[in-house]
Amino acid sequence: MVVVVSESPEYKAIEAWVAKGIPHLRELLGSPERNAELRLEAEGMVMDYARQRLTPETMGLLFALARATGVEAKRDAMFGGVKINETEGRAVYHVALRAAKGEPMLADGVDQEPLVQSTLEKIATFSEAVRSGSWVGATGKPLTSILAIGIGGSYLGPEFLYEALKAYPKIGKKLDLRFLANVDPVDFARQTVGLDPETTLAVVVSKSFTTAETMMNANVVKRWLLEKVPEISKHVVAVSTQLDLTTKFGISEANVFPFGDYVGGRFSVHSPVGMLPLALAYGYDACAEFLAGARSMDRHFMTAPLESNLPVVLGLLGLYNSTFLGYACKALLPYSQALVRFAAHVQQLDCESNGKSVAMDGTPLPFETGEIVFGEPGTNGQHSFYQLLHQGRVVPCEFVAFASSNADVAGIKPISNHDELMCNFFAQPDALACGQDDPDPHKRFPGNRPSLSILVRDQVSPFTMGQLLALYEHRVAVQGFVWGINSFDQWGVQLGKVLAKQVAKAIESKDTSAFNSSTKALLDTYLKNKK
Ligand SMILES: O=P(O)(O)OC[C@H]1O[C@H](O)[C@H](O)[C@@H](O)[C@@H]1O
Repeated sequence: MVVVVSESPEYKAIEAWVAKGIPHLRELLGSPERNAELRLEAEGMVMDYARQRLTPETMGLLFALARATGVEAKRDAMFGGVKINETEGRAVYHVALRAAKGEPMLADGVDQEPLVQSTLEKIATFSEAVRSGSWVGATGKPLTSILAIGIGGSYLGPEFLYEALKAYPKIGKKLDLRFLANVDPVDFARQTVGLDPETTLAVVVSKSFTTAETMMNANVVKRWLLEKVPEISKHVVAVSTQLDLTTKFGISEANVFPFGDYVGGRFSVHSPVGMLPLALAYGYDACAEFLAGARSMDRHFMTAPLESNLPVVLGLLGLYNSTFLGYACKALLPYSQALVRFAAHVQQLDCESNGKSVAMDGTPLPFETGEIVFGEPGTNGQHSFYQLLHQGRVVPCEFVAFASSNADVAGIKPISNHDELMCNFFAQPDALACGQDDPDPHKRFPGNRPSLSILVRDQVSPFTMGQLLALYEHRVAVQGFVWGINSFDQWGVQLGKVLAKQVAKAIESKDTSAFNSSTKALLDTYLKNKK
């Protein structure tokens, strides 16, 4: 198998195809046969990629590249619990979190299913006790507010889910859930506004239980609680893989929700990291549905042929745009306010996974990997950065929408509010692709701007969210498999953390002499001015 994918004949064949020149999208879209071939229906969703700058022939070349780089074998190894995260010597086994009850999930020869299921049962029981009021705080009051403390993968996925399901009509009682992520003391001040320690449950979410921001915030919250309650055992629980550290913090094992260290932070939303806050806020049924949605997408990813495999096609399209067409960015544009934190979650998932520059064996890569991800729900984004998308830089766009709304409003116009939203979902991709000529160059739309559209037949629900997040997780993996990188480590976040510790020592000692003159001048200004 090739080490550096760009040396393979399959890669060179795609380069050669691109070099021949690609017709304008306006022209490509003129072929109904081509358009029909570039539409995929599976898992209750339609993915239309007719507005990508390619033809079915190009797709054939991309599938050949996927096969040559062993995508199927690598996927099977991931699902088999093999240690494919070679630089950290770990399995990549978040799929075990949503496997069916009773299905053996072996990693390192050990079945992970019992731990996954017993933790889910623990979440169900505990969340029900809190929600029903039978679990009371140290002063005898039921706990009505949840403060989830965590950052990165221990924050973005759970927050995405909480926001996504806020208007889901099938959820009865909703508890107040807040997220404290930033070490900025202003975040603590903002998140605790109106909270009463006597009725607050803090959930400390940290896989490693060493993350500086989370530990600092957990200690600040502990102190804040103890100002009003005599002891914290009923007010602080943890989600972590590090039982020794949670015990050291003062949380008994009974109040810890564990998971295996084969679950990477950015892939942990289906673990207790996401499930405990979700169950507390909305009830355990939402978790069960969410996991079933992910399981359904997992099965599709495992069994569908590459040509009709949603994560594979989505991954290959992103890779084509970035590696072969040279587009550095991608915009995620959900036409759904519920998905307000979708781009933020996928940004971490994607950028932390695939922002690498060496192959699995350390060989430097002669091409860029990863895509710069940003986005905003439509139609809000249209009034913000779409000017650039239409007439400025070319950014491949991914539009996501739902056939039904959680809360439609009818009767204001002949069409409903959801219809009005959807008009934009259908119009924008054609405006980008086809453009429009005009004698005034300022009013000219060049078009030829690629996008794809995902239309979910259903509405935003725990199930469809489970599918969607699993789709994007697998898409990231597929891209990494083809690029030949390790999508599952994140060494790039270490250096900044080490330097910050050196700065902390300088602030404590007020000695800034060890830094270069630029940093020293800034630090001295800080020390002189801070109040
Ligand atoms: O869950 P934790 O161990 O606290 O980690 C929280 C986050 O910290 C690190 O900076 C990693 O880059 C993230 O991938 C991780 O999700």
